[in-house]
Amino acid sequence: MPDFPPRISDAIAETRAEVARLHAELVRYNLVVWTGGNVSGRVPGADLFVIKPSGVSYDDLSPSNMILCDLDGAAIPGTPGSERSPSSDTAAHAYVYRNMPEVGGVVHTHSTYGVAWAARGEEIPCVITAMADEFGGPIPVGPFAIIGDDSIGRGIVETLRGHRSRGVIMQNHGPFTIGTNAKDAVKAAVMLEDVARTVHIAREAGPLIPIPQDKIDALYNRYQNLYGQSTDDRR
Ligand SMILES: O=C(CO)[C@@H](O)[C@@H](O)COP(=O)(O)O
Repeated sequence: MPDFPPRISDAIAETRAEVARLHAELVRYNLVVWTGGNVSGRVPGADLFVIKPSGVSYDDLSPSNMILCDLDGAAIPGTPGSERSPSSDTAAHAYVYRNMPEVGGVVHTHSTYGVAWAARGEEIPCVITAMADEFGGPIPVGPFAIIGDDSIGRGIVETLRGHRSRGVIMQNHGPFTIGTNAKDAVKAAVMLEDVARTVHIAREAGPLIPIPQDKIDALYNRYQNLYGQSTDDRR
């Protein structure tokens, strides 16, 4: 077991607990089935992150079986949970953390409407104020990428770097979201599926009405800086 300084040990423990808890939110909001999807959280103050073990039932996830990884995606030997394999998307999460230092959390889901947009390789247009609020514009599509190397992570970073959206729909695969922390990334995943469903249904019924860019900007700035309580986390 590595001998981390107390400050880092405490941060690891808090991140383990938060990431384990947040996986239940994916189930609560119907964003995953069986063992699909995954949540990770960067450990504040360390080049480390925590992610779920691969293929383990959400019912069995706990802080102690989360896996502590370095930013190359390697499990830290001798740490709780390291006897199992980390998520099959660990390389993608690690790539995001290495290349987007402002990101504190990454989420992947197979949420139904988000994956339906992925199957069409279509960007979700910004036609409802909820999208302007949360994503500041359309939700972009990332390239088709096969799991197993940095391809998915590179596609996420190349699509989202410099983009307001905290979500990307990876073609033929599904949503990945980022956030200032794991909870922020989970919120983005929840809101992505909500707007994916609404816009899909709206488009089935008739033509969509775009929101003018200046109104999108105004909505985004209000929501990001004024919505909720003054003590709320702000990006
Ligand atoms: O979508 C993929 C891989 O990209 C799934 O295997 C993923 O949702 C769940 O995999 P893990 O259980 O995290 O290994």
